[in-house]
Amino acid sequence: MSNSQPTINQTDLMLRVSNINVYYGESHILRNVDLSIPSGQMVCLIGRNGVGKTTFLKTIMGLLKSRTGEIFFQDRPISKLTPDKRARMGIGYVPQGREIIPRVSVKDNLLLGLEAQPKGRKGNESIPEEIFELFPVLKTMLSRMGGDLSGGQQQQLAIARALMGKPRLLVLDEPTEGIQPSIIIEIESAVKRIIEATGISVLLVEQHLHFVRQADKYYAMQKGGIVASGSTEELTQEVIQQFLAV
Ligand SMILES: Nc1ncnc2c1ncn2[C@@H]1O[C@H](COP(=O)(O)OP(=O)(O)OP(=O)(O)O)[C@@H](O)[C@H]1O
Repeated sequence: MSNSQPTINQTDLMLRVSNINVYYGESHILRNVDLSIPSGQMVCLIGRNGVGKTTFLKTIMGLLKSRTGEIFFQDRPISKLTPDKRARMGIGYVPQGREIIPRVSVKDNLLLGLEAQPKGRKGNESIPEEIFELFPVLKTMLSRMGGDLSGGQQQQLAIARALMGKPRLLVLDEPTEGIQPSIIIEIESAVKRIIEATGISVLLVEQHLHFVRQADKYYAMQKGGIVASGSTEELTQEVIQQFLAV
């Protein structure tokens, strides 16, 4: 084998996280976390409440600092970059609780997502038709206030707003939390269509087994450390019972 032949091609990784340790004050929350997301794949992080999943996503977004380790996005180290720089590089974030601005219209909530494009908003006022193909309900609600939408509609708006930034990686924190089953299926299929249509990668924190199974790969977290990982096709009953609230 020649030296130039790649064994594991790191450039095929959208995100690579290596040896992350995060603290809240003196509480050690994330412990030696390693995780990688191949380009075009969906990876799901599972684990019981309070194990550190949201802390991990916030660390990737730059909202929390890690004491050790490095985060590579498309092979570039990003740990020292601010959250807005990471967003403009192509990491779209849909936080837990959605963070829709309640007294702003659906249209303006969507347009805010343009700030994450590499050159910012720059007077751009257009919403691409693909957004409405993915989430038809939003088209009928453009002039409504964000706060007047149902939980499921707000979740769709939050994902759509993240897509307005044209991310290469979409980070979703429990998108189905508190949402009725019929809408969960809609959100799940929209995420699958996003991946098929755009080839972007997804990092998902999720409790619903059906949604988890849509991912290519899972990582299971316990007490802030990764304790199991593999293909979602190999998710055993034992792993499901241990790490998902089913
Ligand atoms: N701002 C904070 N200050 C101190 N401790 C915190 C803070 N936020 C979270 N924690 C603690 O860090 C731990 C991990 O929380 P985190 O929200 O990351 O867990 P999670 O796995 O996302 O849980 P959930 O599914 O309930 O959101 C928990 O013990 C939590 O109490």
